[in-house]
Amino acid sequence: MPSRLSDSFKAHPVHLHQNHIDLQSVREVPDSYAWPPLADHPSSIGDSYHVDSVPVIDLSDPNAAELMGHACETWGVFQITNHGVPMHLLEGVEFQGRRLFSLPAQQKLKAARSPDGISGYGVARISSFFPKHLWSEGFTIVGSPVEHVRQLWPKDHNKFCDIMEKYEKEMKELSARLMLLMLGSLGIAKEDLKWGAHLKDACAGLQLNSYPSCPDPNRAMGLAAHTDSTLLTVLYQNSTTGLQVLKDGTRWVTVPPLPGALVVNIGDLLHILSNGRYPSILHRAVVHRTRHRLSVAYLYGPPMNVQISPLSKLVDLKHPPLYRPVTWKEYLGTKAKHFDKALSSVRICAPRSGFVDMNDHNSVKVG
Ligand SMILES: C=C1C[C@]23C[C@H]1CC[C@H]2[C@@]12CCC[C@@](C)(C(=O)O1)[C@H]2[C@@H]3C(=O)O
Ligand SMILES: O=C(O)CCC(=O)C(=O)O
Ligand SMILES: [Fe+2]
Repeated sequence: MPSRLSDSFKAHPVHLHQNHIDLQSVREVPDSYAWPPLADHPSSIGDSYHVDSVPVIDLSDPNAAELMGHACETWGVFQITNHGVPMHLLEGVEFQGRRLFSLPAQQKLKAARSPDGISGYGVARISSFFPKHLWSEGFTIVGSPVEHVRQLWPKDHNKFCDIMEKYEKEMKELSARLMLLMLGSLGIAKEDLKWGAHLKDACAGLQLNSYPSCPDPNRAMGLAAHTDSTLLTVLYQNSTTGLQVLKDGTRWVTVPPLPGALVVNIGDLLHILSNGRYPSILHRAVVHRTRHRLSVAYLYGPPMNVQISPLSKLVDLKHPPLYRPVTWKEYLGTKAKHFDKALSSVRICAPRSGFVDMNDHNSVKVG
C-alpha cells in the first residue's frame, strides 16, 4: 500500500465542531466564539506596517534570490510580484471559492471532512487546540477534490475542479522556482539536494479559507496563530486585510493585500532544512467588521518519501544539526498531536561543546 499524505491524521482523528450557527447572519459574537480581546490585536488598519513592512520582492529583479534570503532571515514572510501566475486564474479561484462558501450550510456539510481525513469542508484542524471557536470555515484539497466537490454540485463539479487543478499546477511550478531561489540564497545548488531533481514532484495541498464579516472583530479570531507544516506556503488573499505575522516575537504586523501579489510564508520543514536559519513564521488571520475575506493557501512540501533534515552544507562543528530527519507525512502526524510543540519535538538536544549532553532535557520525546 503506497504511503499517502492523506493518511497523516489517521492516528489522530479529531471530532471538530462544525459551525452550528450561520456566521454570516449573527448580530453578536456568541460566547463560544469570543476570544479575550488582545491588546495587540489591531482591528486591521492603523498598525505599524507603514514604518516596518513585510518585504515585497519583484521576481524579475536580478537580485531576487539575495532579497529573498534577507527576507527569510529577518521576516520569514514576503510578498512577490511579477510571479507569472495569470490574474484571471487568481480571479477564477476566488470566484470558485466564493461560490463554494456561499452554498447553504447543509449542502457544504455533505462534503464535510471526516475526523481522520485531510480533505473536505470544515473548520481548520488546529481549532481543536483552542477553547473558543474560530470565525472561519475551510475547504481542504489534497489529491483529487472530485469526490467531495460532487457532493456540493452533483451535476456541475467540473468547473471548480478544472480551475483548482490549473491553479495547483501553476503553484507547483512557482513553488519549485521559489525553493531554488531560497536554496540559492543559502549557497545550496539543486545538485546539493538529494531530491533536487524532484522539486516539482512535491506533495502539496490547497486550503480555501473563508472569513465572514464579524459584528465585533476584536473579540473573534479568524484563524488562530500557527506556523505551517510546509516547506513554504504561497497565499493568495483577496483585497480585505486580515493576515498578520508576528515580527521579532513581539508585534503583530498586517500583511497588506496588494493587487495581484502573492504572500510566501516559511514553514516548519524549511526551518528544519535550513537548520533554523530561515525560521518558520507565526501567523494568524483576524476578521473584518463589514467585509468578507477569502484566502487560498498552497501548502508546498517535499515528495512523499523524502526525509527532511538540516542540509549538510549548513552543518559543521559550530553549527551542529538541530533537528532529526522527518518525512512530511510523519511531521503532519506530529503536528496533529503536539501542535505548537511539534518543531521542538523533533529538535535534537543542542550539544553545548561539541558533545551531546545526555542531561539536556530540552527536547520533547515523541511516541
Ligand atoms: C498539508 C496540510 C497542512 C495543514 C494540514 C494539512 C492540510 C491542511 C493544512 C492546514 C491549513 C490551515 C492551517 C493549518 C495549520 C491547518 O489546521 O490545516 C494547516 C496545516 C499545517 O500546515 O499544519
Ligand atoms: O487567511 C490567511 O491569510 C491565512 C491562512 C493560513 O494561514 C493557512 O491557510 O494556513
Ligand atoms: Fe497558515
